[in-house]
Amino acid sequence: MEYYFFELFRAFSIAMVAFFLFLTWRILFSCWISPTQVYQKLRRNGFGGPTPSFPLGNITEMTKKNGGSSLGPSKSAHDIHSSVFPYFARWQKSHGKVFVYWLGTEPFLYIADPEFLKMMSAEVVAKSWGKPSVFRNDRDPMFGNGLVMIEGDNWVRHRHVITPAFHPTNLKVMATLMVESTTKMLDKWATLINSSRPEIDVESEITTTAGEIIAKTSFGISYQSGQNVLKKLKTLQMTLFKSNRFVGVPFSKLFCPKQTREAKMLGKEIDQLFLSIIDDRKKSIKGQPPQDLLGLLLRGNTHVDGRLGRTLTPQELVDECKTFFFGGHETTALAITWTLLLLATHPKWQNQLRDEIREVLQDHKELDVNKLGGLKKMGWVMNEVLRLYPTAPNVQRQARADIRVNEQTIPKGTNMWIDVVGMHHDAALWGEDVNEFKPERFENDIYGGCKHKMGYVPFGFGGRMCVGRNLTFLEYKIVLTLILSRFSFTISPNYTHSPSILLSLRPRHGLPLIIKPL
Ligand code: HEM
Repeated sequence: MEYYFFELFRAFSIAMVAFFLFLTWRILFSCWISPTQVYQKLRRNGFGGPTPSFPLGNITEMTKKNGGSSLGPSKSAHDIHSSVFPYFARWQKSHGKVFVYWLGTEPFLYIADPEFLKMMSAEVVAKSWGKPSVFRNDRDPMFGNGLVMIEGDNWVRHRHVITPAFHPTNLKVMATLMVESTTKMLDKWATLINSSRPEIDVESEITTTAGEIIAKTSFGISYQSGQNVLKKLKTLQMTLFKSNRFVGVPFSKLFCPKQTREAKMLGKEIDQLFLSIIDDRKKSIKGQPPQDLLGLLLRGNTHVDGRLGRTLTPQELVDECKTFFFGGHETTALAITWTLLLLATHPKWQNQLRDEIREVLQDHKELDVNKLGGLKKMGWVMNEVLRLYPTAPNVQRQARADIRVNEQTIPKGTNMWIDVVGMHHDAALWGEDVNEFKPERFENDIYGGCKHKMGYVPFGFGGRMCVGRNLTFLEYKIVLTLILSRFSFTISPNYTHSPSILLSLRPRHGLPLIIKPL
């Protein structure tokens, strides 16, 4: 008997040691051996960059506080690259416009050279692009397997179902919802001004309204369940923002277990709420024309381009609704916010846009959506704002196979970080007036006179370009038209110019404006 127990104990101990050795090997391989191999391969292929250290990579240098102080809204105020990405601006000086840096044990190929970008994207079809696994894991509660993160044939299927929903004809139905939410916001502004409070933080106002608009246009929030989802989506975003995550560093999630757990639970609750919304919709949708993106997707689930069978499962529909919310509302809200800053500091353009609105819409009380296309100058202003302040400040990809660019090979697994702010502020591409607000650049050229077509990419590039841009164009024009038709505005003395990155490019201290009724 004793011998039997001894043998059992021996076998158990051997199994434990083997398991421990296997675990150590796995950890060593993924945290040390594999990154070292990639590092050496990148070096052999001529990609230089700042020297990483284990296990943080180059994060220490990236998280150092920027010495630069806040800028006043003068001409040079728009020279933001070295203040929002000081480490990239510094590394560019010593390593050029294409180099490798490391987030923890993850290699990132930094790209701010449009010619390199063009050659690289010519080698890869849209469905073969990956998205950095570290970001996919980190933002899973927000995007799940939605279009932003999904890859391969599944991406093709999702994109086929989703693209028709964003057709301008479908979006026009949603214009009334946009007018309704914006008018509610502006009525509140009028009340505040009447009670002698003309200073309004328009950033938070517009972000709230854009959140409401995207919720209405994506999945409808007229029901209690819809309101509930909106509240929880906002809490989820705050929870993920609050957690100080060292993306790319092995086991970094263990540093903030509370937030990680909270985000996971919220993600699950949101999914459940969405699933019941979808269930209700399926029952009530028959015979009714779709009023929002979810309605269009449910309709598209049976017929797309006349073909049957390209469908999304309920969980995939949930992930898409979350993706529209997180991918769509802040980017658009911030585009409008930065526009208000630039119009407040360029009253000539504020007046020009007001004149254009009068001319095109002819002072009609009801806003005619079909005429918005005539607001050409407003279109140039939007392009110029997204050049100076690209609210999506970078585009990310991952190589799913080796990619050849000239004589160099980007190894499979390498992440890519395309620095949109860097390219949009590059004097070699735009000329000496690169940091000036000049919407007229876009008068006769959709690339704003940029010397390289890949140098202007506010909505990304190639087949994975932003699917929601038509919705943004519509919302931007409606919100701005309604604001300019009722108010004039100047910058408040309390404003501090400090653009910063928190996923999107935003004014760190909000945007207080002094607003007057016309
Ligand atoms: C000013 C507003 C917006 C900006 C600056 C913006 C920017 C971007 C960028 C840079 C990408 C990545 C493209 C790439 O990888 O090449 C993207 C993708 C995407 N955007 Fe937007 N976006 C905006 C508004 C919206 C809106 C309103 C929605 C939806 C309601 C939306 C949904 C998406 C989705 C689903 C993708 C993934 C597309 C794919 O990978 O196939 N975006 N956006």
